[in-house]
Amino acid sequence: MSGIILAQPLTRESFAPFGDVIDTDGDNHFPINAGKCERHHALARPEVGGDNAHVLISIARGTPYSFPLTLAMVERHPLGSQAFIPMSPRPFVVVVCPDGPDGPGTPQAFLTAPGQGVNYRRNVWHGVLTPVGEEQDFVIVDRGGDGSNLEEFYFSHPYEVRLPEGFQP
Ligand SMILES: NC(=O)N[C@@H](O)C(=O)O
Ligand code: NI
Repeated sequence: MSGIILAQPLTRESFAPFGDVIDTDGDNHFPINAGKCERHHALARPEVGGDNAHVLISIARGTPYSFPLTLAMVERHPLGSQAFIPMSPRPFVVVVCPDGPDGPGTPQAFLTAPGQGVNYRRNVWHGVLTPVGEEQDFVIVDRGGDGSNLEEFYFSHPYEVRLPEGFQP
């Protein structure tokens, strides 16, 4: 094992180098529809590049992972961003890595608050969608178009990702 990674609470500040947190705690919100609705505006900006690039909206039905999690691989999407927005108010685990000279650097793991989503900025190393405890549906907003939009990196020694002490999935 390359080491133990303890999942930390997800915050805008801690996640800022990797992308955006999608929740209703941001400052940029205002009433619409004659006050019947509050718009939490521009939480993230989807990025798409390459030939015939366009934004896609999909739904992923994710199967939960067991913890401690063996993190053997991270991936990135060189042609576009990728957002995961949970359709039920349950936390999930987000893993990201800074880029390094020979591939991804040391992973960082976050446990979202119930209902929080994330947007991985274009070309940011991340673990695959990782639900916790039970099956969960997510809206995915990412890039469609020509070319390969997936790069995977396998660690020579997997990491072990642990949930916070006392967290009940
Ligand atoms: N491929 C896909 O839609 N999902 C992955 O990119 C992922 O980050 O889980
Ligand atoms: Ni991805």
